[in-house]
Amino acid sequence: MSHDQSAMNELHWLIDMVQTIEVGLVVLDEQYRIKLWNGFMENHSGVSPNAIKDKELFEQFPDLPVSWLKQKMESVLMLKNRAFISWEQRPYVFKFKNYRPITGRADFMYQNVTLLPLASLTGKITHISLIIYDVTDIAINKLQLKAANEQLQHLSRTDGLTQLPNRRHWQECMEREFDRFARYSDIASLVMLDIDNFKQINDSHGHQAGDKVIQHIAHLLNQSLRETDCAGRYGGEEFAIVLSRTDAHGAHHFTERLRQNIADARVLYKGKQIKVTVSLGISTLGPGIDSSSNWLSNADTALYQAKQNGRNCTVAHEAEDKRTEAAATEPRT
Ligand SMILES: Nc1nc2c(ncn2[C@@H]2O[C@H](COP(=O)(O)OP(=O)(O)OP(=O)(O)O)[C@@H](O)[C@H]2O)c(=O)[nH]1
Repeated sequence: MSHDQSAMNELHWLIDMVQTIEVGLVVLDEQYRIKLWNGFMENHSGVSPNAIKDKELFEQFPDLPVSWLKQKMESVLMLKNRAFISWEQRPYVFKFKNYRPITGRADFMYQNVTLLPLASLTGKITHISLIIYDVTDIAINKLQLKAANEQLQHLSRTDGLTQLPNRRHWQECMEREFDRFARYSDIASLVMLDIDNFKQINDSHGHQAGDKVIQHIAHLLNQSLRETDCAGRYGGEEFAIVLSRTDAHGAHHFTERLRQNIADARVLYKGKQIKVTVSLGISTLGPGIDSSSNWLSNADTALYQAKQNGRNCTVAHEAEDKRTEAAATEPRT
């Protein structure tokens, strides 16, 4: 075989490979006119190389991110450097349907794209090549893993019965709030809430009714929070709330409104109406409080005092130099 024939064969093979390879290949000139459009691009766009040759890319695909892509291509042409577009940066450049059986759930083909400067025989950069890789399988696996991790993280921080933050997560919020106080003197109040005579509710109506009561309180509590507040289920029938930027007066206003809402509502269970009340203890950050555990135990002491005072009331823990005062606010039932 002559040298010329051999070279012709190689060229033929190369053209064959370019046409059949499972990667998109596009060559554009400096005016973004399409000079090469391989089989992959034809199969996924439905446009044949003959139909698209010499046409301007952005006129043929008006959905392309014109200015963003032009900027990328201009820098490739000018700097004579390759550029890379990852699916994580932009899920796709060409919106192609996804036909893969395994990742059939993806609506479109995720793509990685390499932009390559092409030199003419004189060495001048005159064209640019786009290499499009179908990375749908990788992208979907990664996205599924990410979603599963987020779900796991959510589960590990959430109480299953109430969907409120669990004790550990709430405690992290509380400690962050205490740090803000220690560093910037940002005021905040901590509220401990406990359902009154809950054992009796369980004993008279059953454990499932008890669960429903807990969910009901969590719902009312959630409704009364501001976005910056953080409420969590602290234990069985006990809830804890951090009220950011809230002084003792504001915290008292919050607990009394919540307490009243709870006392006024009824929990419906199997045709019966269950009446529930709660007791609340408040501790507001101030000079006497030197640790988050101190803050928490002050609220706990106030809650204990509220129970002692007959339940269905709020008690605010007073500063060190004053005695813990039972600030009962409402007649008990
Ligand atoms: N249904 C239900 N009951 C729970 C749950 N967690 C704790 N309990 C019950 O809550 C009850 C709490 O009772 P106690 O600690 O005696 O308090 P209490 O009856 O609410 O009385 P006071 O707090 O003094 O008003 C216990 O019977 C626990 O079994 C839960 O998730 N669901």
